[in-house]
Amino acid sequence: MSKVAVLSAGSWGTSFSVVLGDAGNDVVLWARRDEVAENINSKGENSEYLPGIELPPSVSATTDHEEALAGADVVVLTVPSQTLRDNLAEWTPAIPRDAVMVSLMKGVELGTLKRMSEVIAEVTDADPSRIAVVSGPNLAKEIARREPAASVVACEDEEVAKRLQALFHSPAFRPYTSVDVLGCELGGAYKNVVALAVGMAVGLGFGDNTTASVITRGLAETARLAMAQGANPLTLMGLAGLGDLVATCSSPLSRNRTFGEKLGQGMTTEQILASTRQVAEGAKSCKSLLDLARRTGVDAPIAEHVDAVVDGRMTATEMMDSFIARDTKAETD
Ligand SMILES: NC(=O)c1ccc[n+]([C@@H]2O[C@H](COP(=O)([O-])OP(=O)(O)OC[C@H]3O[C@@H](n4cnc5c(N)ncnc54)[C@H](O)[C@@H]3O)[C@@H](O)[C@H]2O)c1
Ligand SMILES: O=P(O)(O)OC[C@H](O)CO
Repeated sequence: MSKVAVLSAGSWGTSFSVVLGDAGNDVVLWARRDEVAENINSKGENSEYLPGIELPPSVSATTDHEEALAGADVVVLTVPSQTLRDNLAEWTPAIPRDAVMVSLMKGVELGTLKRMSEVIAEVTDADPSRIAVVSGPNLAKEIARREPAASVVACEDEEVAKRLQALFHSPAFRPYTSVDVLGCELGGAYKNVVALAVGMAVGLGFGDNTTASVITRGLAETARLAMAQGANPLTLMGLAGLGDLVATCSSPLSRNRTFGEKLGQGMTTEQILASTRQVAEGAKSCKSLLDLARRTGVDAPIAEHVDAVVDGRMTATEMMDSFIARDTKAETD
């Protein structure tokens, strides 16, 4: 049994603690708010983020990050991507020196354009063998309900990926290993931007031809950028690429797709943000991914248009019209 610290107790951190507990690990969740930690400890439930889900008895919670991190073999990080750097600055002194840090986050930092594993490496100064990523078609509510699903655990050190795979393999959750950290992270971040565009199409009342077209061109755009950065193209065809793209773009449970749907229905970004507490990473990462594509010299029309709609410089209708009116070209260009 390993001791795993999960920071923090939002939707995915709590759901992943179900996987970890069911797989036989001892889990301590760090929660920002007292009432969330109290609820988990007294009722075995996180009723704010996952009402009705019974957490395994080996899962407990605290608001004290030092207590959560003490003696941890594995540290799972699941905060909003844009706060990770500040969070780690506070947490790093308490992270055990040999613990492996696992990012569950799907975003790219604004300004620096760094992926989450890069932020972790920069702030903690850890070797790549201590930094891993989990990414795949893993909608938190379905995972918490213990519906069968697969995912990818990626680490540059394959032996570490295999060790984590064993720790994360529960009766309902099947992890595959990969050494392509970059491909997994870009697949995970980009699918959120594509899901925003798909959500807009849904919000405008369009059907499956439109959404399938956006999903497929979204995969082409993701693969272009990821391969230009050095990713393995097969990663983009796998669970952390196509798999996650399909799940997120198809599911009403997705916060990114729902965010896009509301934009398509005419709400503004500010109105949507005021209506929810939960994070829709694509609303921020569309800008960082667009900047990354520009810096890499890669054409990224979906990121460009989604960024314009999120910023209020374009409507969802104008975005769809502009997609169709773009200069025509070969599919594989
Ligand atoms: N929910 C999912 O289905 C899912 C699945 C896979 C990956 N992810 C990824 O996991 C990450 C977290 O998403 P989530 O679904 O858990 O989001 P969430 O909004 O449900 O939870 C976010 C958590 O972060 C905490 N938080 C917010 N601001 C913070 C700050 N400034 N400092 C520290 N903690 C802060 C919140 O209290 C909450 O516990 C995202 O990158 C997301 O893309 C989510
Ligand atoms: O709810 P979303 O849009 O953040 O998507 C959740 C997961 O990333 C799906 O794998």
